[in-house]
Amino acid sequence: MLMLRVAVPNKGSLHGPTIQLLDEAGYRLHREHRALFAEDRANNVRFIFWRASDIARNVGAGILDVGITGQDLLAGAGTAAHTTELLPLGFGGSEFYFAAASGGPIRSVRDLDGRRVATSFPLLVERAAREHDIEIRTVELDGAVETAVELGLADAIADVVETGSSLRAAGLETLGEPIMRSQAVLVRGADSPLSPEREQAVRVLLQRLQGVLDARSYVVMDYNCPQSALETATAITPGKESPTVSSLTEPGWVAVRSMVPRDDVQSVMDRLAEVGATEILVTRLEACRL
Ligand SMILES: Nc1ncnc2c1ncn2[C@@H]1O[C@H](COP(=O)(O)OP(=O)(O)OP(=O)(O)O)[C@@H](O)[C@H]1O
Ligand SMILES: O=P(O)(O)OC[C@H]1O[C@H](OP(=O)(O)OP(=O)(O)O)[C@H](O)[C@@H]1O
Ligand SMILES: [Mg+2]
Repeated sequence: MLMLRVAVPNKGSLHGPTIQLLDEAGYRLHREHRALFAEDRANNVRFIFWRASDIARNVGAGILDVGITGQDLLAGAGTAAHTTELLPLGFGGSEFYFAAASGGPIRSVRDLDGRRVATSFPLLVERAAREHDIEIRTVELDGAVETAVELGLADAIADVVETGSSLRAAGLETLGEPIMRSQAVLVRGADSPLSPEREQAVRVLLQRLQGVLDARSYVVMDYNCPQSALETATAITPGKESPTVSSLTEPGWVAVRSMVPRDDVQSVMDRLAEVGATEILVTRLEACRL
């Protein structure tokens, strides 16, 4: 049976979180030192270790069945029309900005008109320039783009900003709004049909990854509450679908179990306590399928 070909970033910011995600989703990608391939026979998947940028460029051509890459790399590769984003993965988050010397003559995106802009993503930057109705000349660098201004190679840059520390270290500041916001995504080619077996393997992969993401972003909350407060309490914890309500031996009281977004846990407990809920327990999810 033909294995599903899944491309995984072999280095860079997306490598570690991708391996972690696939591991939590039950895939076994024991990678020998710098191996190019790994097989998970139990799950009928063959992993290919590739550069995230090469995954973005090639997944649309049907060379790979699915891959994990960055939305900015897809936009930069100009392959969006041939690629379907199956699932945003919640890591590898970044913004992409124009930036120029702090306190220098370039103070806005308009001031970039007629200037040289260093970037690793010329397509993305040229598109942004058209949208702003300015003309720029891109200077392509594969990395360390922030150095280009000090070196006189360009008048400004356009690059990935995560914490902003690279920009600050180079004496640069962002101009205007982000050109784009990005995170890691699971993608497949839009034009290449897969065999029924591979289609099935894609469905399983997608469901498992979704399950891991849900387990990361929800907790289970249990509490007791007076029957009279049930309606108010379940409005506070509506759950992903609907909360489970069970009876208690204590007359006039019920037990409620519901999924709650992890980020809201403390404020939800405050509000439940206010309406009379007691014994509020929060449990982390190891895995789930919602
Ligand atoms: N601090 C960061 N630096 C670079 N990319 C980041 C960062 N945070 C998130 N990302 C995202 O990771 C992807 C970059 O992948 P890439 O394979 O180019 O890795 P990299 O971290 O830049 O490593 P390298 O430059 O060594 O190849 C992009 O989608 C980008 O938005
Ligand atoms: O806002 P920050 O947290 O500083 O992160 C952004 C920086 O990280 C990336 O560089 P990377 O480490 O990939 O090196 P590179 O420039 O050689 O690609 C990116 O290109 C920025 O330079
Ligand atoms: Mg980089």
